[in-house]
Amino acid sequence: MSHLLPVVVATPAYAGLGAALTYEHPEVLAPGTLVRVPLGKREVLGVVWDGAPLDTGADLATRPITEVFTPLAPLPASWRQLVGFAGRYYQRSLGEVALAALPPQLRELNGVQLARRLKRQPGPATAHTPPPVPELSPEQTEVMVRLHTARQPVLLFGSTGSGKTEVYLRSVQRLLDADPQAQALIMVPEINLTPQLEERFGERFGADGVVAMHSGMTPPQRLASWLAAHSGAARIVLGTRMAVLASLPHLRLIVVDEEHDPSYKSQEGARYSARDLAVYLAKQVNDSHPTPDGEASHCRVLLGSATPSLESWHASETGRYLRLAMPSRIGGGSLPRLRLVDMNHQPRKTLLAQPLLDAITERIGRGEQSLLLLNRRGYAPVLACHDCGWKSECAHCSAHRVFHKIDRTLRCHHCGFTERVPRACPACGNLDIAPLGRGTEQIEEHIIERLAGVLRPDGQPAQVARMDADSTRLKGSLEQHLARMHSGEVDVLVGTQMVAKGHDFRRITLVASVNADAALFASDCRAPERLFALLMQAAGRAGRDASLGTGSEMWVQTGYPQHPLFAALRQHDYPAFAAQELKDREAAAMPPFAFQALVRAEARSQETAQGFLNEAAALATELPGADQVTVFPAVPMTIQRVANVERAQMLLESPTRVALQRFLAAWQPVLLDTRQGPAGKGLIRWAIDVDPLNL
Ligand SMILES: Nc1ncnc2c1ncn2[C@@H]1O[C@H](COP(=O)(O)OP(=O)(O)OP(=O)(O)O)[C@@H](O)[C@H]1O
Ligand SMILES: [Zn+2]
Repeated sequence: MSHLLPVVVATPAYAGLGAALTYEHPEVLAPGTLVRVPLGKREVLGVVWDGAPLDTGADLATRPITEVFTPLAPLPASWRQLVGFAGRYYQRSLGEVALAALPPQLRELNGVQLARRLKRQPGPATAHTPPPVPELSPEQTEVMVRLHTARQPVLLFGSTGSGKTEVYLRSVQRLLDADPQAQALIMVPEINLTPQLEERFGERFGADGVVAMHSGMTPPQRLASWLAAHSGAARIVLGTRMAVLASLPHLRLIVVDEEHDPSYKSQEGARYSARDLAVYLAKQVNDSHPTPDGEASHCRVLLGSATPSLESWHASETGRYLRLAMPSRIGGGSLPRLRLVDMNHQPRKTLLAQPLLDAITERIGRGEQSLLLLNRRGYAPVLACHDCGWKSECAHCSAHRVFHKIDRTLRCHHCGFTERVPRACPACGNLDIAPLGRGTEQIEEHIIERLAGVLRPDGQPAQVARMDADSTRLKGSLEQHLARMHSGEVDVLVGTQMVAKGHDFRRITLVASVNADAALFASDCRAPERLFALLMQAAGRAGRDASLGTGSEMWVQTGYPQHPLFAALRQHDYPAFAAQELKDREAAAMPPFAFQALVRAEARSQETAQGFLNEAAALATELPGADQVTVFPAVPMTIQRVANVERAQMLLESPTRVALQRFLAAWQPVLLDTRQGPAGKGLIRWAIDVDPLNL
């Protein structure tokens, strides 16, 4: 007797196949069981799914499941629900999302190889003596009490340095004590924050039960972490956004640290928001284990930030989330004082104003550190000829190539196209070609020059370091930079936003934003929110040691010192800033008061890309939900051409999420048809982005 079973396999993004394929097997297998099945001429990894198998029709013989991964427990129901939801909500195929959520190496192993891997899993935990834990501050104590009884998602609105991480640690502690199986998932926005977090959690709970999950790990490491989480051996999973898709059968706590960070939104494949999925996942876990009295088995979700996203802030205003605030810094340190430098009153082409240089010099003399922030790597964003107006455009993108002085190259940050810097202007032969604008390399060079002769308290010359995607590319170099910073070897650190987030640098007392004016007037409605968050975060790196904190300062060089954003920044007043932004958003019917999706198309010509979108839109006017969805005409993307591919996008907006979802689901087959028809000729690819962050 053989049974028909639905099995999900990797399918192309918009394959239009039914959710699952049908296979047969002598026994019934539980949903979530991992199997290998034949597909065409290949054999692939699949997951037995819920529900009845599709009727394959009499003429299509079903094929048997080749192998069942018996040593592995089935993937939990909450995982299957999460993956199913992510596929539907973000308009991707179930097979794509489900298989992408599994560690890549799992796809290559057969049952025997997998069994061998499982044997390699670490044995029982070694004894761990936890270090003495600090006594909680009154605000932390209050938060712990209220967390305990919260039933809805919690927004932990805690100033930089208020001890949010300690709250995460205590919440995990409480959970592990209360429930011998429970697992916690802690997410951070960037890979470079995971080492610090691993260290703090490892120190507190012992390294045995803690695993990391992020894209910087090797395939065997990823598989090992995944297996540890799936088997329940790992009690704590730390990771970036991908970790939300891990299989955690006993998940009872999810922390999303720096929840406002755009890195939680995936920009490829299924463009999911790990923060939003975290909230959904906790709800699934709770719905599938209804426990009237069950304190222990309730799954909590904790979103932490000093500058929450406007979406989460709004949810905490309406009561959907519970907001818990920790306004004070640990140790009573104060937040840095804002010093605005009006660049209109500085000599032309000033890189760093004299008063700022003086303040940095003073700090070096006292053995304190400074941080200079500029969100642009390289030496200068453009190289230009003053005679003929030539600029270092990329031959393949509608963007300039960035001048990197260190290796004398012009590099396109979009397609990677790199060439040696020409000796003379390629257009007119003029020898006088010069950099326009500034990047981190230039600031580093400039500050080294200006600090010549400045000495540290130990009599040594001042040390400058630079930390950005270029200087941390080599394996281990990031850790090296961080270690030099923590040990006090470095006096001035120049960096991009990667240095502004999350790090607990103890001796920084000055942070300066060199030039962020572009963000004040960007067309993207989220630009002010991001700038405010970045500056608050950056300011949060200063004065973290209360004994040094009183003199800590946040400097901002700007041509627009009157801008209201700075008034709120001066007061460290996120609520006032958020209130104003939300008012503007409401007036303009923007998220979170409206719901958006983008459809992007890429082709060799802009005409083709836009033509495809406009054609598909023309066919959509009668679709369900269409009366509540505004479809805007296709437009070129801000960076219109990348690697010789033209890019266009179309914005959809609706006052309700439901209508937008209904419309998108109905529109997907139309887009697929259009792709096959004449309007799809020459189209390279298209994709839907639900709740897009970059318009
Ligand atoms: N109750 C406490 N007693 C003593 N020290 C504490 C306490 N809570 C936290 N700390 C210390 O205070 C510092 C700041 O805490 P933490 O890093 O958790 O802040 P945070 O809110 O996560 O900051 P940020 O948002 O800037 O990353 C850390 O060095 C931490 O060890
Ligand atoms: Zn390019």
